Amino acid sequence: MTTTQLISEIQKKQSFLCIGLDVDLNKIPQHLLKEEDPIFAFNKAVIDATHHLCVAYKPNTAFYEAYGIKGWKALEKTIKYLNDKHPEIFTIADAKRGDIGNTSTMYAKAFFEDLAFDSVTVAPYMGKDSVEPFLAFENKHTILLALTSNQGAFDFQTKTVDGKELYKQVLETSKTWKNAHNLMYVVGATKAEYLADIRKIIPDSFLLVPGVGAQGGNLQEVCKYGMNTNVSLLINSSRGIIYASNGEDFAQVAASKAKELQEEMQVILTQ
Ligand SMILES: O=c1ccn([C@@H]2O[C@H](COP(=O)(O)O)[C@@H](O)[C@H]2O)c(=O)[nH]1
Repeated sequence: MTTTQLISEIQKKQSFLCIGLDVDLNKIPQHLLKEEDPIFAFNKAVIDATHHLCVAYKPNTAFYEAYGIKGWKALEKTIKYLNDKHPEIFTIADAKRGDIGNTSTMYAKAFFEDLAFDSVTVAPYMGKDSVEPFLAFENKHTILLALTSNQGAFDFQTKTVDGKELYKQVLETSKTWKNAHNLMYVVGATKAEYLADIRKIIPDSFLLVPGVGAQGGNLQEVCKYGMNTNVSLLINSSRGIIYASNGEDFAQVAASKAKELQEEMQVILTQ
C-alpha cells in the first residue's frame, strides 16, 4: 500500500487508529479456547467488529512466536484474512528486526513477500546496512524505532552523542539512506512532548505511535505536536481495545472502545 492510499483511507474513515492484535491465550475469553485455532478466532472476531473504525492492524509477532508453529500459523491466517477481506487496511508486523545485510534481506522477504505485510518495525541499532535491505522493497514500509514508549528509552535513545540526542541522530542519518522514502518511524505516545522537535527533522514522515490506552499516552497531546497536514500518524492501542472485555461480548466491547478513539480522532480532524 502507498502512503497516498493510506492518507486517503484516513480521510475516508476519519480515523488514524491502529489496533494492536497482541493475543495472549491467558487473556482471551475462555469460550474461545474450544476453537481449533483460538488465536485466529479471536483476531477474526475483533477484525470483523472493528475494521470500519481503524486504518491499520498491528500484530506484535512476539505474541505469535510464543505459541510456536500454532502461533505462526495463526499469524499467517490473520494477515491472509486481512489482505483478502480488507486490502485497504494497512498492516504492520511489529517484529523489531534488523541484522547484517543478508539476514535482514531474509527478514524482509519473510514479512513483505511470504506474509505480505505492508510494513515491519525495525531496530536502527545495527545501522544503514541492516536497514537498507528492508527499504529496497517498493511500496512496503520500514518503521524504524526512533523514540520508544517505554522507560528504558531514556537509557540510550535520549543520551547525547556528538552533541545530539541519539534518537535525533537516528532520524537525521536514516533520511540519507537509499530508498529513505519507504521509512516511517516509531515514537511513543508517552513521549508526546518530543514530537515538536521530531517534526522539525521529519516533517512529512508517517509516525507509528504506540502507548495510548494501557500505557497512559494522551491522544490530544500526540496530535497537538505530531500531526501534519496529511495527519501522518497511526495511533496504536492494543490491550485498551482487545481486552476491554473477556466475556462473550469481547468483540462488541472492543468495537465500542475503538469507536471512542475514532470519534475523538474525527473531532481532531474537523478542528
Ligand atoms: O515504543 C514502542 C514500540 C512498540 N510497542 C508495542 O506496541 C504495542 C502497545 O500495546 P498496548 O497494549 O497498547 O500498550 C505492543 O505490541 C508493544 O510491544 C510499544 O508499546 N512501544
